[in-house]
Amino acid sequence: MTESLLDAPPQQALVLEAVSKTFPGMRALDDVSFAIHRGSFHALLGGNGSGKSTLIKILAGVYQGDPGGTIRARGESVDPQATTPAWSRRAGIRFVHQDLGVFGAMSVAENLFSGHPYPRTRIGAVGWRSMQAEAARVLARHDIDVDPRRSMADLRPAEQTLVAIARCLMDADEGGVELLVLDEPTARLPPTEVEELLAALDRYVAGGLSILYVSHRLSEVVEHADTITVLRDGRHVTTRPADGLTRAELATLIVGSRSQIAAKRATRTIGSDVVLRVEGLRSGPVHDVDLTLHAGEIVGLAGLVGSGRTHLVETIFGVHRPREGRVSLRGRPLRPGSVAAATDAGLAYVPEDRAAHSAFRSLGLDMNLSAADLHRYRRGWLRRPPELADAQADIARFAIRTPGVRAPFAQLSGGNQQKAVLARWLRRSPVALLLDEPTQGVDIGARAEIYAQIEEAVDRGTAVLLVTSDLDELLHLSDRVAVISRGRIVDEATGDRITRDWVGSRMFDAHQEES
Ligand SMILES: Nc1ncnc2c1ncn2[C@@H]1O[C@H](COP(=O)(O)OP(=O)(O)OP(=O)(O)O)[C@@H](O)[C@H]1O
Repeated sequence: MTESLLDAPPQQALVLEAVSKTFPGMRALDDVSFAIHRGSFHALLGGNGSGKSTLIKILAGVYQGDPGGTIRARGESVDPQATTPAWSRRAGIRFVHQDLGVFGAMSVAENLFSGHPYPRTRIGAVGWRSMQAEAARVLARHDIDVDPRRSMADLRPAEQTLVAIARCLMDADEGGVELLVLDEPTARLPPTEVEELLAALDRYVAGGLSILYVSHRLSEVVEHADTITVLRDGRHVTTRPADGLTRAELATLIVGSRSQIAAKRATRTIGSDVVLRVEGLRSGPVHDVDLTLHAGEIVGLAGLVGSGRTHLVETIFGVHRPREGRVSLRGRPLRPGSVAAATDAGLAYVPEDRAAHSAFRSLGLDMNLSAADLHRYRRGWLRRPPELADAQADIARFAIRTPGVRAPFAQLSGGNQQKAVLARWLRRSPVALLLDEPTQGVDIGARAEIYAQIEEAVDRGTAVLLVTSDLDELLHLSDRVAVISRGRIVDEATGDRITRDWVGSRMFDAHQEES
């Protein structure tokens, strides 16, 4: 008989034993057991739909698990069916989600104190001075070099994340914090700020805090985690030291077959056929942008958050009407500010927050997959057999984990929703395709497939404009990279000139030079 994790000496911050969770038609967690040691940087990995968020939600008391297992934290054991937010706080578990839950319009000090009692003066008014002084002490203790009076919206993304973490850790009540759960904290950070956050996390761990770190970015995990747990289809695959594991080995553990890390795209000769031409575009924060995309070319658009990259892509697609300049597709100017005209001409756009902006949440997965080319599948409301067959092929190709081809879209995990919207657009062969963060939140297995599908579309002549914060992805896919800073294209490079250092320094230097 295997020894119970609960019999082990109590140097663990958290022990899970036989935790399960069943949704109608889907066992999201199946008998999962593992422990997180005190002072450990513990990564929780798994493909899309493998059960990571479900596990976190049970720990937060937002979901309850199936009856029968045990969760032990701070010496207190609870049945997974009985977790509550109050239990979670008592157990010293705190959460920082991707959406940080900070208030942009408020000061850093007010953000730190949100959820905590504001300091009061003797007559009971809010003690703003003592709040600022206390906030300054908290920031100094956490090595965060920002003025507590600054507005939260003015902070860099990594600084905002650090303030959100400091706010969680301010809880001296109820015995302090034992375990900090971070859900893909670097997914929305520009590459130049990722290391800054990870270094801060390393310092917390060295100070004795335990971190449970959910990420699809394997290089971060290999470099920073000391222990990894892998879930696959709701089941526990392994918990082991991260030391010595390579990205390829991790990918194999996650996917369950040979590593699927795609090889760098071969340098290709691009034709001279201009497909998309942007001339003198001015719109919102975007100034005087000239850009051309050739048939069969992938142009990466690299820029910091706030550089205007998303606004530029949206203006090209007709979401915003430009003040000046024009966009032409295959030599024909597009009607300014018209998404319908852009779509009719053969332009496609997959936005960053696609699950929110381009999905039909209450409709089935099959209908979401065919929404871009319904005319091929429908006569009125009559379905044609290929619709379901094509949906099934996409589900297999992108490994979309779903209880069925018609399951409501809203019930898919975040990464599976993203795969579905992307699969929908890749089914068509648009003249030009604008992609904003195409693989954010997508697992390593599907990523290789998505790259292969993008490359297939490009080989058929589609031109792609790719916005991505993931440097590996930018380097992997781009034939040419244009750097955007403060709404202007400041540099471009092709071939061997596109290196990690070049992209990082151009993005950052251009920003600094103009400050
Ligand atoms: N409210 C729900 N109703 C029905 N099924 C659900 C619900 N929430 C999650 N599921 C299913 O449970 C499984 C696990 O989902 P979960 O969100 O935990 O995955 P994940 O590992 O966090 O994935 P991702 O990396 O995509 O965020 C998925 O197949 C999902 O479809």
